[in-house]
This record gives sequence, structure tokens and C-alpha cells, in this order.
Amino acid sequence: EISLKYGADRLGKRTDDAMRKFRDNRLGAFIHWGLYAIPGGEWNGKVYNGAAEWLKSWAKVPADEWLKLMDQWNPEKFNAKAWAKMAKKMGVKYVKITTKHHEGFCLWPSKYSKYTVAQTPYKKDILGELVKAYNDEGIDVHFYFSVMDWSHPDYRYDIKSEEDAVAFNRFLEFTDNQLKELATRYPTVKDFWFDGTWDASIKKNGWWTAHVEQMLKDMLPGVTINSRLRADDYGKRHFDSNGHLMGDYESGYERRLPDPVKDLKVTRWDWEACMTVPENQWGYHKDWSLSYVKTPLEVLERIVHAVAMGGNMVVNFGPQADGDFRPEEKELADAIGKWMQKYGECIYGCDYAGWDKQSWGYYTRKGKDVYMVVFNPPYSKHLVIKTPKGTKVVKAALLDGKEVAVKETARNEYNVDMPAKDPEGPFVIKLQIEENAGGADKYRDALT
Ligand SMILES: COc1ccc([C@@H]2N[C@@H](C)[C@@H](O)[C@H]2O)cc1
Repeated sequence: EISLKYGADRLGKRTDDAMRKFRDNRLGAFIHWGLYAIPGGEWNGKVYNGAAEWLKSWAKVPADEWLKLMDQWNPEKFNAKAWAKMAKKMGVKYVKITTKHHEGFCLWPSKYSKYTVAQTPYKKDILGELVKAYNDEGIDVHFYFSVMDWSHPDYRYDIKSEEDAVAFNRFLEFTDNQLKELATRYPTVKDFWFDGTWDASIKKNGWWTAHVEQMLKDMLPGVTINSRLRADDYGKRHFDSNGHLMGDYESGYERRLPDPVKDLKVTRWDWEACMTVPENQWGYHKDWSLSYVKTPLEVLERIVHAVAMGGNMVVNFGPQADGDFRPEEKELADAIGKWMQKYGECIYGCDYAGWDKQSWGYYTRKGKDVYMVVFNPPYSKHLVIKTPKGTKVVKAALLDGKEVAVKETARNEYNVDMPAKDPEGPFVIKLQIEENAGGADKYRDALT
């Protein structure tokens, strides 16, 4: 290993209570809300099919023109309590809120910028209203923060001159001030999720990323920090030059998931995935017909897939400029919430089971309980299980207690019957198992 000053501060998963809560939460929601919600993907009469929160970039709008959108920021339908009730009903245990996206508009009245809610017709502290409303519902709040800031004259994509270095250092100080402001004003925040950290300017300032993690952890003991913030002495990001994960959890699975067979390495560390409902829209876009929109079942499968591999999943919502949600997102929250109400025990506090994935779906595990989450019922009506050496399946039952037959078919192989009554959708079977059950068996491998 090479010696690093700004590499991983810790080897292995964090085991403290705050990280355990982060991990046990498992299901979160993203809120992408900013000035981009006003144009909703359209500029000067042209609709751009790229991500709506990047419209400023697609339509090449100068920052001062883009920020004039602030004059129209007045979400008259915004109701933080209603947002929190929706999140509660969906069954999310935490919500990640864009405090400031790349555009530089702040949802809190930052005293370090003139591009904040305080300078809009709305005036009030939206972030503060949301933190209180979510916390009142027992929902943790995480802050999304974009380091890259298109509104700030001192931001630099790269450092190519002394002038760049001087300006960017001013920018890093401005960023420190905003982060300290967020940590001070909203001390119940549980996590900072950094974005906009891929530019050469940041990679050349790995020291600063290590300093930010430490600064926030000094101010908010227990707070979690995503790997995307971090660059090491050599500009290596997420994993340092010795291959060790920086930050508290990997945050590279954005709109993609690790393969349940080929990427089992991810079960060695904590990680959190995030996903959009359309193919690639985080901020509000007025026309969702421009790409495929995932059904609630397709969103649910991604949630289960992440938990089955020891990760968290954050489902994105892009509220409208008026502060209400589009019907598709309300329906999604409702559908996921109904399923979580019935089957959430296979999600919350669960982890990778360590068993070989089968075609019918996914396993999750909590202590001695192994859950089968069935998405693809087989025509055979038998759900095949292959257990690790020394592990036996003793019993299988639906969550209402109704048993389903389990038949041993070969060494460490079982057929679990599909329930007599078709569950009409993805369902859960809970297994009672016995591990390190020794003893010879009646099976003989073929001589070949
Ligand atoms: C250049 O590629 C991207 C893709 C997505 C992003 C941002 N990360 C997501 C979590 C959203 O905030 C998206 O705008 C930034 C740059």
C-alpha cells in the first residue's frame, strides 16, 4: 500500500448506531427541487429531452439570465406537512433534499449567497420547513449539496493558473461557509450527499474533501458522508489509491445497480443507490413521454435488488414549481407504500443473505430470518432454493403465518411451493433455517 494523507480514514463498515440507522433505513426518497422546476425542460419554446435540472446547460443559458427565474419562485401549493405525510405513507425512512443544485440556488436563506429563497417572492426558509416536517413524521433528513456551483464567479473546472488557484480557494472557503451554515442551522441533518465533485479542480484538492468530511463530523457527530465527495492525494475518487472506500458508503450507483452474481464485492461495504423514475430526469420535466417511465413494480424491484445486495435505495421525486407533485409520483408513492405496509419487514433492517440468487427473485436477511421476495413465479409452481453448505431450511411461511411446503430435493437444494392462492403480485416467504447443521446426508455425487 502507498502512504496517503487524504485517503480512506477507516477500513471496513462503520458499526456505530448512527451508521446502523442509516443502513437499517434502507429505503429513502430524493427531492430534486430548484429553479429548473419552473421551465421544466423547455427554454425559448424548445423542449430539451436531457435531464431537466441541466436545462441551463442544454440551452446554454448564462447564469445571470438563468437566475432571473428567482423572480418567479413562489410555490403557492407548497405544504411541507403534506410532503412529509406523502413520504410517511410511501414508507421511506429518510429523504435527501437538494439544498443547492449545480445552478447555485439555495433552498435555505444562506447569508453567503444572493441566490436563495430569501431573495424570491416566497421569501421563507423552505429547507427549514421541510426538515421540521419530515423530522416530525420520524423521517430522517439528508442534505444533497452540489459543490460545482454555476452561479459563483470563483468556481473553476480546472486549475491552470495562479489566478485560478486564488479564485478556487475563495470558492472552497465560500463552500465551507455554506456547509457550516447548513450544519449549524439544521443540526438534525443525518447525512451530506455531495455531488458536482468530478472536475479536475476538486481532484487537485483532495485535501479539501478530507477536510470537509472531518469538519462536518466534528460539528455533527454521527453524520454520514458519501464517497462521491472524496478525492485522495492523487485525485482518485470514491476508492482511494489503495482501493479503500472513502467516506461512509459508496455512492456510485446512480441510475444503475450492481449485478447480483458478478458484483457481489459490493456486499463488503455500505452503499446507497439512487434512481430516477423516467430514464433520466431528476428535476421536474413537463414531458415525461420523452423517455420510458418505470412502473411502480419496476421501482419496487430495484428497491429489493439493492437491499438484497446490502445497499440502500433512494427513489427520486421532482416536485413541480407550484410545490405540488405530478400525479405519476403521487401514484408511485401510494403503490410503494401499500407494498411496504404489507411486506416492509423484508426491507427495513435487512441485508444480503449470502445465498445464490435464483430466477424467481431476491433473498434478504435479518439475523436468523431469511426472506424470499418473489417477483417471477415459475410455471413449475416450485421456488428452487440452493442453501450454503451446512444450512438447512426448516420451515417456510407467508408473513401472515400460513405455511408453504418445503421439500428437500438434493443436497442443500429445496423446492418451496408457491402459495395456494395466487398473491397477484410480488410477495414474501419467510424461511426458518438451521445453520452449521452437520451430519452426513443420503446424497451421493456422480462420478464423472
Ligand atoms: C454529467 O453527468 C451528470 C449526471 C447526473 C448529475 C446529477 N446527479 C444526480 C443525483 C442529479 O442531481 C443530476 O443532476 C450530474 C452530472
